[in-house]
Amino acid sequence: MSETPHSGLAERAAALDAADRLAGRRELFALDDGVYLDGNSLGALPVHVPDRVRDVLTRQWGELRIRSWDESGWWTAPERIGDRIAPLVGAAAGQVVVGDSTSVNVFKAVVAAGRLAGEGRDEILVDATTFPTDGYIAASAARLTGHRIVPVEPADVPAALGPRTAVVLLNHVDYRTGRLHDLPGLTGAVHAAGALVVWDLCHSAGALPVGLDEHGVDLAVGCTYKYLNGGPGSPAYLYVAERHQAAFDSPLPGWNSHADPFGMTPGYAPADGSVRGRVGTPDIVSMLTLEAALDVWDGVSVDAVRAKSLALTDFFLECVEAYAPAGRVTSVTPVAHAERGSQVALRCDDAEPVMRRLVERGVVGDLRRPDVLRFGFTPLYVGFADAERAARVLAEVLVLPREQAA
Ligand SMILES: Cc1ncc(COP(=O)(O)O)c(C=O)c1O
Ligand SMILES: Nc1ccccc1C(=O)C[C@H](N)C(=O)O
Repeated sequence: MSETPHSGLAERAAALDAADRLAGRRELFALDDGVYLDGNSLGALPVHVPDRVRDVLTRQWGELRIRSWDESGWWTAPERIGDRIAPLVGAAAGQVVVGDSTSVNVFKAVVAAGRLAGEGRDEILVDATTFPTDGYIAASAARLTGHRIVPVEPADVPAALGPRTAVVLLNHVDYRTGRLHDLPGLTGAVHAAGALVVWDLCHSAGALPVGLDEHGVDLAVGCTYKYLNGGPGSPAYLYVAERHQAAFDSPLPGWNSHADPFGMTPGYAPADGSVRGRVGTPDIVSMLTLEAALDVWDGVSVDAVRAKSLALTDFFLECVEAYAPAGRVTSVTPVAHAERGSQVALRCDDAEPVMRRLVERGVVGDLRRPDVLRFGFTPLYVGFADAERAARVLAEVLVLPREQAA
């Protein structure tokens, strides 16, 4: 590693870390001495989780066996853990249920929103920059329901709305650029047109305030393995605003969503509340892993997380500007705080070999082909010295002779 450039940035990083009231959270996570900037893809493991999962396996399953559905709270885990996530996304209790993947929840939400919108509205507007799964699922849902898909850039949604719009499916934060979309404004515009909005919160929950109730969002989905640290493939969640729950008509009305699942009657009668969003038997081991992981949020304010996230991404951009050779990378992440999520995306011609070399040097971000270097900032365990070091190592890599992509 080369010497620290004499810019004073390393000293500033140390001072910022010393003043950071979230800094103590880092020791709750299993991390090494590298810099982990990929928590926007897979959050780090909280160190207390393995013992809790061992208890789920050895005592709850191994000893209590079937009794655990009641005695260990297995059966009610989806709605109980939903209520743990709810405050992180600005929802009152009883509106969030955990289960299935984000993709499956997109399906439930889009079809149910189309049914709530009623007859005569036959268009589903889909974020043209969406994470692909949302677009694929919405297209298939539309084939089943007879809606027409209209791809639209989030900023162009107000102009594209009309009397035919049934549903608008949007990403809160763009997975590639880190752009934060205007959830209050777009939700208001969709409602003014008489339609419903479904927000995908994968890249915002646990990184910034979402305010689902405050802004009158209809439905939302999100994963739990990024900023919520639930572990690989941990179950996703579905938010259905209380005012829609009585009419929420799930396209996947499995027995777990029945008002009396153990009545095992041939006729379907939906349960009330968030339980209506359940489908089949929950994946208990993953779900209880997530439940344990959520303990790291106890006593944390999402506003404090947001303030640190913005300070970190500002500081990283400043370090990149100071250290990186001019013109080698260009940020595609908005400068304005109101338009920025919790990641920095840098466009770079030879992004693939650059990211490979960064990872070899202990700075883990990821690559979104063909030319985006993505760095996720998870305020619970990433600090300012990490940001400075990542930018410094990036600059070192960028001055090496270019290597062809593999
Ligand atoms: C915005 C967004 N939606 C959906 C997904 C994925 O959905 P699933 O949990 O079904 O894999 C991701 C990332 O994996 C994502 O970033
Ligand atoms: N679920 C995954 C499984 C394997 C590898 C990556 C993911 C991601 O989550 C990617 C992420 N959604 C992204 O924004 O790129």
